[in-house]
Amino acid sequence: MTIQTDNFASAPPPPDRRVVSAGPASPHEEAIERALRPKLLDEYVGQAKVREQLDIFIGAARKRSEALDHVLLFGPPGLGKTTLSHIIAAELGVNLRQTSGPVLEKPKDLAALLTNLEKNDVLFIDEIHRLSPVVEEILYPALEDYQIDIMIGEGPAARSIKLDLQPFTLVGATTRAGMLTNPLRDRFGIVARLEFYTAEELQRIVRRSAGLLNTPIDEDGAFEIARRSRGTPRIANRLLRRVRDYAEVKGDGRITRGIAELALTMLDVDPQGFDVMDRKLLEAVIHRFDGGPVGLDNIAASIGEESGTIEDVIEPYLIQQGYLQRTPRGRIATLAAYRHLGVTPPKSAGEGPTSGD
Ligand SMILES: Nc1ncnc2c1ncn2[C@@H]1O[C@H](COP(=O)(O)OP(=O)(O)OP(=O)(O)O)[C@@H](O)[C@H]1O
Ligand SMILES: [Mg+2]
Repeated sequence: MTIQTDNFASAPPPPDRRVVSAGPASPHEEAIERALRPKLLDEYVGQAKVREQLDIFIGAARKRSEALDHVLLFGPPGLGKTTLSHIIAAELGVNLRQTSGPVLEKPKDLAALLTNLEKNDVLFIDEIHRLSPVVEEILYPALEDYQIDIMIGEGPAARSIKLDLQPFTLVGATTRAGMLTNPLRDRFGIVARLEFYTAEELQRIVRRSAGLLNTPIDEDGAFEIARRSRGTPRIANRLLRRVRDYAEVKGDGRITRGIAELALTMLDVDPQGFDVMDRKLLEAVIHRFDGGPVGLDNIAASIGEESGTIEDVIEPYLIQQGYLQRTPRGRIATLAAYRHLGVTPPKSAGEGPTSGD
């Protein structure tokens, strides 16, 4: 299979987009992502636990010709939530209807979607933590009893009627499980937390994508891209495309470790996969706040980034890699962070929230 992509060797990324930002894909990138998306569970790399669970539950639902239990997918951006929702529908052999929390403004928006579902279909609601309370309200009976209450008419003549729905599966995705209301969270039978990928897993993803893009790449070249991708397939695929451009212009088109290293250094992606924002955050915590503890809002003001972005996009990987700790009193830079920036740590650094006082 060949995938048509434009050749943007000469087009720099828009200034506000970090090359390793896992944040939402631009419309242009979305088209490429769709093409690189695995279609079936077997092609979905990594997330072994989630895959095994889904394999069993999907198999059982299919056997009984029933709707799969509602599924909640959560984890940082770019780890494959949307991809997985499509795979669930494909494996079940049903239609997928896709929407997102902020798009559903009124109860009737959701009602229209729900009443149009066919038996056992999948309804995918992205950013489900952003559903408005009135919309969420009509979702409850839909999830529980496949029924909705809708209001007909206005004023004193208004009355509520119950509508039966076809059995269906809700797949909800969120970067912030903590922001879901309890009644909503309780209605998901399957809750899957997506984890950052290992370098080996990302290497497989890079090789697969390179194959789809018809780009020659060797093992070491793929690994070099993989280990600098912040544990995130979206970033791995993005870096791959940038390195491919570099290889075509500066080399013979083939991606080797040397080419990958040169290209990624040019893009300011360091060997840990950290980019300018990651380093800025660590530097701020270390230099301006004495290594912490420091509150999220103070970090946000200091580096000029929204606290939501820090919490959802920048911080999770730094925490997972052990460069930053989240404590009740604020964020703390660990010894690894000092080492990474080549700064001599104070004696108390990285010993946890109770140290240093
Ligand atoms: N397990 C995987 N195996 C192979 N490729 C993957 C995998 N997960 C994600 N990808 C690739 O990464 C890209 C981004 O994944 P996806 O859009 O599903 O992320 P997301 O979790 O929905 O992100 P967001 O939170 O921004 O919506 C996809 O286009 C896909 O090509
Ligand atoms: Mg998504």
